[in-house]
Amino acid sequence: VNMGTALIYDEEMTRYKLLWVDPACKIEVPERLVVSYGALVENGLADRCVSIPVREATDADILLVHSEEYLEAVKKTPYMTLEELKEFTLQYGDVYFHPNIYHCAKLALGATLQLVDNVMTGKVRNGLALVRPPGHHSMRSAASGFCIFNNVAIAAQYVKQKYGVKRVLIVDWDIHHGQGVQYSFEDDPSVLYFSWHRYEHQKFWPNLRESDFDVVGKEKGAGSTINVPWNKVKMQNSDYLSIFFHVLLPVAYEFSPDLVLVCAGFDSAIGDPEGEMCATPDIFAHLTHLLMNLAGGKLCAVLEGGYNLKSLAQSVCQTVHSLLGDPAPRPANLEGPCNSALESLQCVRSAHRKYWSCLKHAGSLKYTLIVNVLSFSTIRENFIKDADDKDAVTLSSLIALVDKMEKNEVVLTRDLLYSNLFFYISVLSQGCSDASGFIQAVLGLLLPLGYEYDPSLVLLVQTPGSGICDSVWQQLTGLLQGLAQGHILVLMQRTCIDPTCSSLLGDAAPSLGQLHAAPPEDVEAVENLRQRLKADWKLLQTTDEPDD
Ligand SMILES: NCCCNCCCCCC(=O)CS
Ligand SMILES: [Zn+2]
Repeated sequence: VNMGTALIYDEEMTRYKLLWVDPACKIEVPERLVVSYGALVENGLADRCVSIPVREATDADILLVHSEEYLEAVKKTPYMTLEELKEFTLQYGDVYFHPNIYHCAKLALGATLQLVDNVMTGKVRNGLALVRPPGHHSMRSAASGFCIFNNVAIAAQYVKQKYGVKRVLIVDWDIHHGQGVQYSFEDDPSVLYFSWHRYEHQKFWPNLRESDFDVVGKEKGAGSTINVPWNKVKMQNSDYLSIFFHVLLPVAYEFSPDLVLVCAGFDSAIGDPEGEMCATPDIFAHLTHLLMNLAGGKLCAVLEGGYNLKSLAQSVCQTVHSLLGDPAPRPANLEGPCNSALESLQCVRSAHRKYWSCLKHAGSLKYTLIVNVLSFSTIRENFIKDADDKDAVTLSSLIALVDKMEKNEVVLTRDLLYSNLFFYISVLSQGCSDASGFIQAVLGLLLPLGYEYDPSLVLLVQTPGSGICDSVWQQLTGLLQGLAQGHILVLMQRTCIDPTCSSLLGDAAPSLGQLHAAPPEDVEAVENLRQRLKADWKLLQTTDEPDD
C-alpha cells in the first residue's frame, strides 16, 4: 500500500539572502525555493503530496554532527551587525551569513528530520524536503559552500540513534562533492556515501584530493565511500545512467539499506552555472525511480544545490512525479557514456572491486537470461494472422509468440533490433537460490539494454516453473516500469498475481536483504553476453577496453 509522498516546505526559509558583494555566493538566492515550490503547485504536484510542517531543529539534533563551539558561534550571528557578519563569514569559504540564516538553518534541518520521522514511522512512503540553506558541504566545525548545518549527515545519525537503523545509503547527485558528509562517515560501515561531482582533476571547487575515486573510506568504513569524479563537463543522461547501472545500483542492492537519503542537488542538470553539465531534468525521474525499490521504498530527498531557476524547478517536478509513482518519461536517444565517463566508471569499479562482490564480476547467473528482441513487424508477420487490425497485438498471439520464444524458434538477430516496440525478456531460472546473481544481471545487463533500446512496450513473461521468488519478481517488475513510460504487459501464471499486481500498482518491492557474493562459476555467462552485446549497446560498456 502506498502511504503517499511527503512535501516539506516553509516560506520562512526564503527570508535570508546575501547582503554584500560576493561573486561566489550570489547564485544562492531565495528565489530557488520560490520557483521550486511554485512549480510544484502549478503542476498540481503539491496537492498530491502529504504536506508536513517544518520544525526547528534542537541543539541535540545539531550536535549529532557539529561541535559545541561551532554551534555557539553560529548562535551569535542573529545579533551581529553587517560588519560583524562579514567578519564572521571570512573564517569560512564560499558561504555567507545573515541575521536570519541561523533560524533558517534550524528549519532546514528540522524539515529534514520531520521527513525522516514520517518515513520511518510509516506515515508516508517517501518525500522531499525543499530547504535552504543546503547542508552537504558543512563540516563538524565549519560552514562551507552555502551550507550551515549538514542536514543529510545529521539525518543519518538521527535515524541510527532514534530508530536503530542498521544501514543508511546516502546518494549525493548534486554536482559538488559533499565533503562534509564524507568526513562524517568515512570510518562508518553502516552509512554508504555515494557522490558524483564535477572534479576536472581537482581543478574544480572544493578542489579536494579526497574527492577522487581512490578515496574509499577508512578502517571499518573502507568501501563505504564511493566517489565518482567527472573530469569533464557536458556529461549527459547516458553518463549518469551508466554510473547508476554499473556502480551505484549493484552496490546499493548488495548493501541493502534500511533507508535511502538523497542529497538532491540539481546543479547537475543542464543550464546550471556551477555544473555546466547537459543532463536533462527528466533524468531525475529515472534516478529517483531506480532508487525507489531499495529499502522497501523508504526514500527521503533533501534539496542541496541547483542555481538555474528554470532547470531547478523542472528537475524538482520530475523528482516528485517519480516519488508519487508516476511513470518516468521515455529516456530519449541515449547513446552511451563518453570516454571520460567510462574512464571514471572503470576507475571507481576497480577501486571498489575488493569491497563489493558485485563488482568482482558482473553478477552470477543461476538464471539463463535470454534476451530476445523482436521487431513488431516480425511479430505481426509470424504470429498475428487472426488480428483484423494489422497493428493490434492480441493476447492470444502474444501467448503463441511466447511459446515459440521458449522453444527458441525465434532468435535474436541484429537487424531485428532496430525496428522497434518489443523488448522481450524471457527469464529462465533454476530457482531463487541466487537472487543476487539475478539482480546483478538485471542491473548490469537488462536495464542498460532496456534503457538504450527505449521500447514503447515491455512484455514481461514469467515462464512456467521459472521458480523466481516473489520479491525478486517484484524487483524486476518495479525496475522495468522505468521503461516505456510504465507500459508493461506481464504474462504469468496465477500464483504470481498478487505480488505482480502490487508492484504494477506502484508499491515498492520488498527488500531482498543483504546480497551475498554470487557463485563465480556462472559469471562468464553474463560477461560473455555483455561482451558480445556491448559492441552494439553502448550502455553495457564499463570500460573503454575489454574487461580484464
Ligand atoms: N572560490 C572559488 C569560487 C568557486 N565557486 C564556489 C561556489 C560553492 C558552490 C557550493 C554549492 O553549490 C553547494 S551545492
Ligand atoms: Zn552543489
